[in-house]
Amino acid sequence: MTNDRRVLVHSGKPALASAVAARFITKVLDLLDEKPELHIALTGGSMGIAVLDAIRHSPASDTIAWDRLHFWWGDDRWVPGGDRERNDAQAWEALLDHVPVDSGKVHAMPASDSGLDLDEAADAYAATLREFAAGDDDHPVFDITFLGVGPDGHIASLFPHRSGIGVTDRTVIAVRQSPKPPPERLSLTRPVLNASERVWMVLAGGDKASALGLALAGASRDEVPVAGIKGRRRTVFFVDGEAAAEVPPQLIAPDY
Ligand SMILES: O=C1O[C@H](COP(=O)(O)O)[C@@H](O)[C@H](O)[C@H]1O
Repeated sequence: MTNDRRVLVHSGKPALASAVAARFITKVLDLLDEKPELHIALTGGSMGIAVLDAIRHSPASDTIAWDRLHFWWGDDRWVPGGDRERNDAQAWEALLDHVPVDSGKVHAMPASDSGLDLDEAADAYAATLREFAAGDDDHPVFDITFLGVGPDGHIASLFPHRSGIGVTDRTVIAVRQSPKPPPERLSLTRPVLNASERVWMVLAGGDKASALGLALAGASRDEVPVAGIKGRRRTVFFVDGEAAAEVPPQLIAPDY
């Protein structure tokens, strides 16, 4: 099995969300045959939440033993718990409230009303990751990591021309003065994301085409952070036709 980046194109956002949802359910069922528990990292963003909604509405979603899944977040916004801007709140609304998850296995990032300051919150999430560390790592190895991609090529809350994308000595960072509101955020770092078995990027729309094209053409991770992300086994870009507009045709994979 190779770990080349793959680009899978689906026509339109609803078809894209349904296809990723179906693939997620199939992959989770396969993996649960092999392992007692899985670690899944979730993302915010338009397509990330659309995929969760599509999983919820799939008739096959009740074949999953949801209580064997741990959920984590690649990033979250530093606003009060339950605020609709929070990635975790959107995920609860789209999926987690509707399936029998074990709430003890849902590991949300601390919120701004947690009593912690932003740096303490980053340390606290790093400590939670450490509790579930695999092998020599200081974090779990995610079986599937979902990531959205911003029009500027940001993933999680790692933005272009900011120091966060280069951090390798921490698992979680506090982000201040984010170019995308809200300005304060928490984000996993690249080494944690790149330790994932599978990274599934989900993106749609013409405003993402340039970032995707640049990332696949070899742009630097400083310029286009998504260029620096690669899973251990698989790195798949699930995109719609508009987002794929600047992808060289030879990089568009037949479905597998
Ligand atoms: O702020 C964020 O944005 C990105 C991408 O969002 P999108 O709406 O342009 O798809 C998302 O991946 C990230 O988790 C989120 O915090």
